[in-house]
Amino acid sequence: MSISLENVGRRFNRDWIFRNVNYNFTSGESYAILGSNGSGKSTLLQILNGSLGPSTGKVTYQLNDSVIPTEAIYEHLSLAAPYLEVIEDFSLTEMIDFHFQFKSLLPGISKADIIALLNLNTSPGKLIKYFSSGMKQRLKLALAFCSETPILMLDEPTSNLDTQGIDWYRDLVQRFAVDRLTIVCSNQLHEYDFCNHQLHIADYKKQPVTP
Ligand SMILES: Nc1ncnc2c1ncn2[C@@H]1O[C@H](COP(=O)(O)OP(=O)(O)OP(=O)(O)O)[C@@H](O)[C@H]1O
Repeated sequence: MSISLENVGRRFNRDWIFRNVNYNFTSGESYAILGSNGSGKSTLLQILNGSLGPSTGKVTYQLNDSVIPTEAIYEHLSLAAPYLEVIEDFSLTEMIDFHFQFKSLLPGISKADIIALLNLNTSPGKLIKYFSSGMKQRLKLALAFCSETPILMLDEPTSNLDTQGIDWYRDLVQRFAVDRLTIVCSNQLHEYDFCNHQLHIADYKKQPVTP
């Protein structure tokens, strides 16, 4: 699996968030997209996952020598992000059943394993609306990590997690991120220190020199 960006830029109204991004993301590698608040990390991730188009340039997805159209890339990726909602009126089991209507479970993982991973064996019928913000975040992460997709995208993965939750996230990375194309948007080292590539948004903010 690979994602190639050619001269990608994005602006909102007159403001360029980034421009001239030329970058290749490939399977088995992990990438940290880094930058301060408001620098454009989530915007770039949304372009990479096909939910937002670039203002300039081209994004190409390739899987085993075939090109995947942008509108079909969601089938090949899992995303956990603060702006991705869980369905509050569902119970935990309903949410898991719903999610896995669209994605396959990782081989060797069952829905019961996900409940166990969340340490919620005693309350599978608990409604999501009664989950704490940290539990909701753990649920989003568990669903993303345990879906069988070649691409894993994580935007601010430890938001709302306490120290134990951060350790739990790091354990998920060790167990389930190997061999995938993993992309993490972050400005906290503990979220991305396992990544072997770093993309700094600031490098793509420089304006062309005008005479
Ligand atoms: N739909 C939109 N319309 C106008 N401006 C937008 C839109 N989406 C994002 N922006 C602006 O683009 C810039 C980059 O936002 P983005 O959310 O990508 O940053 P970020 O690096 O992910 O920030 P944070 O670390 O705070 O999550 C911000 O100035 C934001 O206000």
